[in-house]
Amino acid sequence: MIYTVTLNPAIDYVVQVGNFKAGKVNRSKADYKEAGGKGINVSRVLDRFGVSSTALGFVGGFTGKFITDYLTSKNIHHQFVELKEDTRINVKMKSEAEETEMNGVSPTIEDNHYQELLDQLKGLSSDDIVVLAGSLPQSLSNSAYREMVAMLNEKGVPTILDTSGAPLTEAIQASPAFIKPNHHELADLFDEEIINDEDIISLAKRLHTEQQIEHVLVSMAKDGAIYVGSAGVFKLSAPEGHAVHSVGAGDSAVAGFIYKWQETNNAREAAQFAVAAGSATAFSKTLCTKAEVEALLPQVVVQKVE
Ligand SMILES: Nc1ncnc2c1ncn2[C@@H]1O[C@H](COP(=O)(O)OP(=O)(O)O)[C@@H](O)[C@H]1O
Ligand SMILES: O=P(O)(O)OC[C@H]1O[C@](O)(COP(=O)(O)O)[C@@H](O)[C@@H]1O
Repeated sequence: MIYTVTLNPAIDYVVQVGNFKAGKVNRSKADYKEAGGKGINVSRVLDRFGVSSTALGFVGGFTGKFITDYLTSKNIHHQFVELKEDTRINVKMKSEAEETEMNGVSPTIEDNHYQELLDQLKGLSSDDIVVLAGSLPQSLSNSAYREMVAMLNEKGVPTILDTSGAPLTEAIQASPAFIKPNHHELADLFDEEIINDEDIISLAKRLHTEQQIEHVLVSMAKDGAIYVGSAGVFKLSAPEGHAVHSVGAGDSAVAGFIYKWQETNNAREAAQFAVAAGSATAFSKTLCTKAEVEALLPQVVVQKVE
């Protein structure tokens, strides 16, 4: 079974404003709410690909109930630890020229909540896969993902990690099986400036060889992605298209990689499917469907760099 862990889920409140003016009363042209947070999005996309998963993590209050109701309505399994405080709301504002995001404050995770989640993970076996994705709530230590990856590695459970900042810096020390930083997150990780593809390849190679991370997929939004792993180094172009809503593009890329990797065990094909999935989400109003991904797949050009 694939388990996705979202320690910091959110209701994504997506607001479309014609021409946003700061300091004025703005009225939305359209708005809607979705169950968000990176692991939850991975579960949602896997579901659209016909793959079942179980969503884990923390939810609380009426906003948490919105998320569990949403997943239940889509028949996506979930076993969240219940908190006292409300799950956050993240505002995603789409104006004519740009997308602006305001991610909310996390509820408090108490020690017994955290322990309950660790106990769930302790029950997993090497037949399972765990996706650890998103930011950490402020009340958790930056080493939470590192601790989980180390514990799961001991049990032979592969871990897929998508996070940023200090939690990423910590967690790579424990060697997750797969990471998907975007190029900004990669630059932050090494505190280095990235100017060209060679810079990305050299940093991704360090993650692969020095930290023993099997698959490193560096996403670059409209510029596609670079993959580094035992199968080689690949540069993948993104299809041309009109990006209408890029929220969830990275999560779709993660789900795409897992889906194709499970099917083929082929890193090149998995990375190609990942890029097509990210772009399919960027080009649609919500998360991608499998048909949308397959339609874009031939447009993702894969070049073997090494
Ligand atoms: N504007 C865009 N045009 C085409 N593809 C895009 C665009 N934005 C994102 N994508 C696709 O989604 C993937 C992940 O996007 P990215 O923005 O790098 O991730 P994140 O959301 O994690 O920062 C990219 O590798 C690409 O395939
Ligand atoms: O946990 P974080 O880093 O605050 O991110 C949460 C946000 O990321 C998302 O999962 C989207 O992520 P991506 O655009 O990177 O795929 C939203 O659903 C959510 O609001």
